[in-house]
Amino acid sequence: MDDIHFAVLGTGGIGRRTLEVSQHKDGLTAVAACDRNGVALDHDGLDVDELLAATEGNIASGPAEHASDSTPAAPTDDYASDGGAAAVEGGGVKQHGDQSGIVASEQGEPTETPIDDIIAESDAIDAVLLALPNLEHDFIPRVAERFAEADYEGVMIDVLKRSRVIGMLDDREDLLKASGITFVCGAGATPGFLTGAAALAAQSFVEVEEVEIWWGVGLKSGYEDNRGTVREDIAHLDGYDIETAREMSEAEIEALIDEHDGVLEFHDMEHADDVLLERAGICDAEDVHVGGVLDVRSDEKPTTTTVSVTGTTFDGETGTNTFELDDVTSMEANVNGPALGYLKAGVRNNRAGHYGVFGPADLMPGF
Ligand SMILES: NC(=O)c1ccc[n+]([C@@H]2O[C@H](COP(=O)([O-])OP(=O)(O)OC[C@H]3O[C@@H](n4cnc5c(N)ncnc54)[C@H](O)[C@@H]3O)[C@@H](O)[C@H]2O)c1
Repeated sequence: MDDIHFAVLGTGGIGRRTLEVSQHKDGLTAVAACDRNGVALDHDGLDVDELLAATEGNIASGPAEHASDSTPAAPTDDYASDGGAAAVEGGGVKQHGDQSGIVASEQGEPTETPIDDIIAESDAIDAVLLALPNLEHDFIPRVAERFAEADYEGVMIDVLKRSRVIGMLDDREDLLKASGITFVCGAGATPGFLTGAAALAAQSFVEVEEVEIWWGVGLKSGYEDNRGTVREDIAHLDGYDIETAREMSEAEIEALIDEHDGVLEFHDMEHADDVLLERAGICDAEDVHVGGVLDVRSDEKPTTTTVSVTGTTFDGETGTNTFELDDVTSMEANVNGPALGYLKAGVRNNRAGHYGVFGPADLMPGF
């Protein structure tokens, strides 16, 4: 495949690693990146090492003051899209030095319209990876809409987690198709990698009864860089929801983590693996169960990540195919390797004229 020029929207815990992992993949050139305060653009290719060094421990992770006031206004607004301590100035996660995020890089320019700045250059961008927060669920669909309204022709891919967002993207499918966008949704680890694994594991069966996804993540050394993800996961705990998780202060999150001795266990999570497997015709969404264990005080996974698909074969046997990740593979490896792999699959489809919304299971053998 020809060289793919791609952009990363959001250079937090995930987006930074996307840039890093892309250097180990063939044919990928990062030409644009942004966070909430800045943008870096170079169509000949960004200096990824410099950008990573400048943003190490220095992510512009906090939202503009009062995220809850960030009413989705005009679709062109880059409104704050997650929760946590108000933190553009000085409160960014693990911020050292005067400037947080991309503007700390010599390639970064401050801007109030980072996403629009990238849209303005999108004619020369083959693929856009959205590593943006997702606590305001329509944020990513609305960003997709903005690219479509600017007649972007290319690939967009997100690593979002929540089931309900897939429908919001489907609602915009006509607009995306008309523009020539191939949108790959839910293409991180779960959903994403593990959804694809489930689709593959299902191929032995003619009828799938159940898909069980059970993940383990150890985040000690990556905790500071992944607070957005941890906050989003907290919304799945009993007694919490998206609103309460978004409003929590960093101190409240720390207290909650202390109460659980650093280990949070989740059951029946709203992860889009369910709708993505259903829309690929593999099983009913209600037969997909996602849970897992997150340990923010150890890098070792608290449990092994598995995907188990139970079904019946054409000749009447009932069995369970299980896909297992090695405990040494980190969350960042399992989100970004697959995300970039799906990005490449998206580009192949886009160049073949296949536009619209695709899930990870749609890019696997059919069922
Ligand atoms: N599917 C999976 O397996 C999986 C795993 C982990 C994380 N995720 C998802 O990845 C996403 C990113 O997580 P993270 O931990 O990197 O979050 P983060 O908070 O560390 O980073 C978010 C980045 O987005 C930027 N940003 C926020 N609002 C913006 C705006 N309006 N305009 C431009 N940039 C903006 C921030 O400055 C920051 O750089 C989340 O949606 C999370 O759910 C998915």
